[in-house]
Amino acid sequence: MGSSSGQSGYDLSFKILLIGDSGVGKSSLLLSFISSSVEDLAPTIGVDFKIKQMKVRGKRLKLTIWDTAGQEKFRTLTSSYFRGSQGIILVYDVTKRETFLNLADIWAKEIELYSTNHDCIKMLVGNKVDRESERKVSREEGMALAKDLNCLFHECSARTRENVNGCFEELALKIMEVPSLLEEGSSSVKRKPDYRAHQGRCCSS
Ligand SMILES: Nc1nc2c(ncn2[C@@H]2O[C@H](COP(=O)(O)OP(=O)(O)OP(=O)(O)O)[C@@H](O)[C@H]2O)c(=O)[nH]1
Repeated sequence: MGSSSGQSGYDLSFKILLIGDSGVGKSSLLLSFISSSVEDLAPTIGVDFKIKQMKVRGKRLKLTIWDTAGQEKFRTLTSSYFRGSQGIILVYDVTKRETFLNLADIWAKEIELYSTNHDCIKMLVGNKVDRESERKVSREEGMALAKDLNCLFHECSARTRENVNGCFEELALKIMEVPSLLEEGSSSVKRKPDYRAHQGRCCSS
């Protein structure tokens, strides 16, 4: 999805995906960004999405943010939502080391398997920094992994809302800087094969 006519109220439309282990705070981050609310949430079942409009560098953006379930039982369902995403946020919990290790072991691999926009912007986000005394992953480790995985990096707290807007704003800004991600149809499903051309080649006998 690229530019739109002014009539629909925005200039650019982006699809953004939140992934990461169950309980790292993906739904809380989204809620915190959308509505400033910080309530306790039940685990996501399958997928959910929310729309947020914002203005970045004079452009009106429509962000459709897909919140996937981290639980393994929903993995096959959520894989289809990678298609056409211009931005992917990989979330971990800074107080749970396993959720950080799983970004490289599981989630980065899921992106390689299912993402169709090879230029899509990825961001690592260490959430729950309000629980500093329980921290198990240092900021430096987060930055190093982000570099390895070719991702942007932020830490934040969905609970206090510290740096939540900053994550989404930087992601949107970086997407805007990649021309291929702004092209019409860049967030749509891969083109179907052209069956007519195929028939022309194979059915001549
Ligand atoms: N202290 C603290 N708790 C948080 C923060 N973000 C989320 N939580 C809590 O962590 C728990 C899990 O949050 P969710 O947002 O449901 O996590 P999720 O990643 O969406 O989980 P799934 O939907 O199962 O994939 C909830 O009890 C939240 O209140 C945070 O920044 N700080």
